[in-house]
Amino acid sequence: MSISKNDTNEGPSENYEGLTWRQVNHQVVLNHRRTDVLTVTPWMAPIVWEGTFDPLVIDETFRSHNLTIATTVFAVGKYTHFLRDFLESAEKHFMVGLDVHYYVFTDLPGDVPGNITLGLGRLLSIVKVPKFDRWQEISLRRMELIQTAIEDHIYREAHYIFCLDVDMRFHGRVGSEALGRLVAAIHPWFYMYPRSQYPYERRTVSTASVPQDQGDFYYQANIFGGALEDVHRLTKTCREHLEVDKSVGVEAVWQEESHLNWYLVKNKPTKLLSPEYVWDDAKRGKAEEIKLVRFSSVIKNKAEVRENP
Ligand SMILES: CC(=O)N[C@H]1[C@@H](OP(=O)(O)OP(=O)(O)OC[C@H]2O[C@@H](n3ccc(=O)[nH]c3=O)[C@H](O)[C@@H]2O)O[C@H](CO)[C@H](O)[C@@H]1O
Ligand SMILES: [Mn+2]
Repeated sequence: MSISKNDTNEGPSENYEGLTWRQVNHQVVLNHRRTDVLTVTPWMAPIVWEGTFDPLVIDETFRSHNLTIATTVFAVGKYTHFLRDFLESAEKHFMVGLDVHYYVFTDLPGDVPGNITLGLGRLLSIVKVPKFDRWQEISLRRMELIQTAIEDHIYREAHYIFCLDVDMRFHGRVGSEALGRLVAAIHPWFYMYPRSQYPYERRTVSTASVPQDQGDFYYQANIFGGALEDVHRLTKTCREHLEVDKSVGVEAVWQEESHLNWYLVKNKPTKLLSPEYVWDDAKRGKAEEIKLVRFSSVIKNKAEVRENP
């Protein structure tokens, strides 16, 4: 059966190029799609951009599953200052309508703001962690601490997990469209560059080393997630590789982000988030393809908040 203009709410254009399926009133119709950006990888994983999904339909699909999304966020030392904006903006935009269990990993439980109103079905737990001396160590040890937290309790408490940086704010919807078995976000500073310029670890002495002729995208470690089993395997592998590197006195160029990228070269993510999901406030100038900034790094005074240069 061919689709005629009368079968749709909006009517397909004469030219079928640039059209995709969309559900309207429980009926799948043709609708305009994004043609200015890559929306599917060569291994058939979707890349989520504004305009590629219908929020109402996708929320309806997930709501009946009663899902809990574990959300890890580290606030060690002065990074506790970022928690209020992070959590308040998450309550407005992050997985709204789903159950969310925040795990705040901190050395300073008393500095976690206590008066943030959480929506129905949303919980916050504090996980006490040690403070390592260098910011690089604080950042990379997250792999180990997330791995052990999944094993200790999170696997019983949630269906999906997202691991987020704290020096970030939500500005727009990050919802059920981001759920998948293994999910990573394309780095906002590198998506326009050829692979040869991705800042992968290149030294072969590191277990994170990626050869020049490999790799698909450069992902930013500020947000990754997926099903508990998949994220557990990822964090465990990265932790093991970080330890091997340490034993030979090597630290990858971008710490755990380099190991994350190595892992995702070998284990392709099943869903990619566009740079809308990991923007950077420091990135100025017009980016036509970014229709909506959803989650973005705040500009921080590194000398003030970090333990070391
Ligand atoms: C632009 C840039 O330079 N990006 C790199 C930088 O990201 P970032 O500048 O985003 O790193 P960051 O300082 O935000 O550290 C990552 C996260 O670790 C936690 N944290 C860190 C330090 C601290 O004292 N307390 C604390 O809680 C906190 O959750 C923070 O969001 O470093 C990362 C470290 O792997 C990655 O390599 C990034 O690519
Ligand atoms: Mn950060």
